[in-house]
Amino acid sequence: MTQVLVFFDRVVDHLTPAQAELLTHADALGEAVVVAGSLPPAGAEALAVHGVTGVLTGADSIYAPDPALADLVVAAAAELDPDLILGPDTPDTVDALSRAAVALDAGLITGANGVTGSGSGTKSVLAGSWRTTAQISEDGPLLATLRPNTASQQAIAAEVPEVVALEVAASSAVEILEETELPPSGRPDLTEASTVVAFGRGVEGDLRLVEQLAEELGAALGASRVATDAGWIDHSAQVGQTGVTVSPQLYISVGISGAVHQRAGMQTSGTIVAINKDEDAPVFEIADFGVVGDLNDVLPQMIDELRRRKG
Ligand SMILES: Cc1cc2nc3c(=O)[nH]c(=O)nc-3n(C[C@H](O)[C@H](O)[C@H](O)COP(=O)(O)OP(=O)(O)OC[C@H]3O[C@@H](n4cnc5c(N)ncnc54)[C@H](O)[C@@H]3O)c2cc1C
Repeated sequence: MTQVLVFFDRVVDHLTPAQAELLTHADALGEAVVVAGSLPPAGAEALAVHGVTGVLTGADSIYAPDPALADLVVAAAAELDPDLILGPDTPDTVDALSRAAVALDAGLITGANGVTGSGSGTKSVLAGSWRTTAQISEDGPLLATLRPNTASQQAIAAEVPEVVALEVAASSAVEILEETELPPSGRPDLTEASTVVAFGRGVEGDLRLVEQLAEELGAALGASRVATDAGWIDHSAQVGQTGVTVSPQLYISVGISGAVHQRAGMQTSGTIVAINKDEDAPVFEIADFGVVGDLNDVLPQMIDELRRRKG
């Protein structure tokens, strides 16, 4: 059976959607052991998921970006000799698994869409226009970070796994001085959301309709660079070549022309719906459904219909 090591830099008292997805991938591939940089007592209960047979931590909590996280992964790999080492596609995890891959002399695929137990991974490249499959050529595990929304979350409840501490300590290179929990936005994280409502110059700075639509759909809000540069929303919401890459099941593009730099960050989305008053807007070339019309006419009708269906 394929042995999968799943790395999470931090586990809290519940699984994030990306963590639940990874455990679903791992469960489909074989048996999983989670290696966690930090794990509160309730964390082991959060990991009581079918397919998870154990949890490894360090001698104390190790927080990103401490390079000791890579040491932890290496120590866990020495214990288990896994076929695969998987993690979510976040900068901290890419950092830790890159260091671990060097130490293990093993292959790493970042931003993968899927992996197999025989050491190959698939990945979209060149702004989503090609899908590649890579196979590791060396002995040793395949390390891969997996993008969100590549599997449906089916974390099935199971017994609380045993937690074993390895003799890996936090390094003195990083000291956490203070932690501030950001207030919950009430919306899903943009990179993990299954539905994204993204807006561009067409909204002319008035976000009321896109916010209402996102609210009705439980969607995250994204934006074009024009919208973030104008200060209508934080730069972290920028989708595209120089922003974040998203791949939700549903991407609704509102008043965005669909320039190549914007498309680079969203064209692998499952279903793309575009609303634009210009029928020649490039976004319609990649849209599954297009509405040619003024967003100020179209969005109120969508919002009304969603509310009507919800009763
Ligand atoms: C190196 C580089 C990197 C870049 N990186 C990014 C990036 O990461 N992300 C990104 O988004 N851009 C990026 N850009 C910018 C990108 O090229 C475009 O300029 C930008 O995406 C355009 O934003 P927009 O579609 O909101 O605006 P516009 O191109 O001005 O389009 C606005 C659209 O709204 C429509 N519209 C207007 N009013 C309405 C209405 N009432 N109802 C319906 N539709 C309406 C118009 O028909 C038009 O199609 C980058 C550019 C460069 C050079």
